[in-house]
Amino acid sequence: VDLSVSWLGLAMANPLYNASGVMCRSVAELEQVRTSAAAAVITKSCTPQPRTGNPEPRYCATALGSINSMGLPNAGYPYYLDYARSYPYAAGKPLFLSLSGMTLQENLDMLSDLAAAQLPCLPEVNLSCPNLPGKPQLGYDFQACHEALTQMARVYHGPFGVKLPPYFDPVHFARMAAVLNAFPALRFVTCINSIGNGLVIDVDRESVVIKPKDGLGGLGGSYVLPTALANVREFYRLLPGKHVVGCGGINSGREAFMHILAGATAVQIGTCLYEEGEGAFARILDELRALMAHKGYQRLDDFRGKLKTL
Ligand SMILES: C=Cc1c(C(=O)O)[nH]c(=O)[nH]c1=O
Repeated sequence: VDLSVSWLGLAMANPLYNASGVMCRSVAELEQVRTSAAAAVITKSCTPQPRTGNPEPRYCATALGSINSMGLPNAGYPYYLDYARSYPYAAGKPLFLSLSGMTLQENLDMLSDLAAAQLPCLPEVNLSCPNLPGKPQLGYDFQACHEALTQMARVYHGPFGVKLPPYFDPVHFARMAAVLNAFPALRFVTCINSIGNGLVIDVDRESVVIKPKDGLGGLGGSYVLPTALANVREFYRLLPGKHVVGCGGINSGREAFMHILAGATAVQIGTCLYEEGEGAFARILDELRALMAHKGYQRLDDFRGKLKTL
């Protein structure tokens, strides 16, 4: 069984890497991912300046997934650019840089600086952080997205991608696809970011479980799997020539298989990685390999995007 993926001029030994935000804020964490069975690495979404983020508790896991309102804590763009400068690209694991400026100008500043650095890493621009009080998710404002992408494409001419929020309406899928298809340099979309502003309640304490936003936070894990799969499949259909990276609810080889069947080129692990640690990558790969062998698939292309309808 061959789990390899080749896309964007990159060669990955397998389709798995971390979701931005998990095990990727410090160099120590990034190195944990890079030296694991993961085939790529992505950094925590960054802003030009370091941020401490929201007050704790700001993450909580349940039997069904997770809720978080981290508030974009990160070491600042220069820190991750520095990591990207010394990253061992020759070892064959691509590096993605997640950018999440608080304003369009911040994204433009980081992108133009990254362009000037001429590094092999690829930007994933976050259009979907749900946890910045007072800031709506850019990904839900189609006009603003078009304007932002127009300006980003002016300052950054290389291949790039965007991290999308989940959409829940066919008209929204179509509207966002129309925006994204206007940008040839936009080579991939990562679906999905957490489902924004859920509320987890602890019955014993009769309380919310995270402090920010009176308990509202982005949902991840099993809670979001069907929504993640829908977004992967819809954008796989609607964005010809672009890649979809699947993210959301992958706990085993089965969910990784589902995401690839729905059309994902590669898949990111978030909540499961946070809860289990980097051993999750090898476990999920073993499970995916066994599932493929059982089904008689030699490589990912044998089933990628071949979800049957009734
Ligand atoms: C970049 C901020 C994000 C955060 C955060 O730092 O609160 N949490 C998410 O689930 N998704 C995000 O995109």
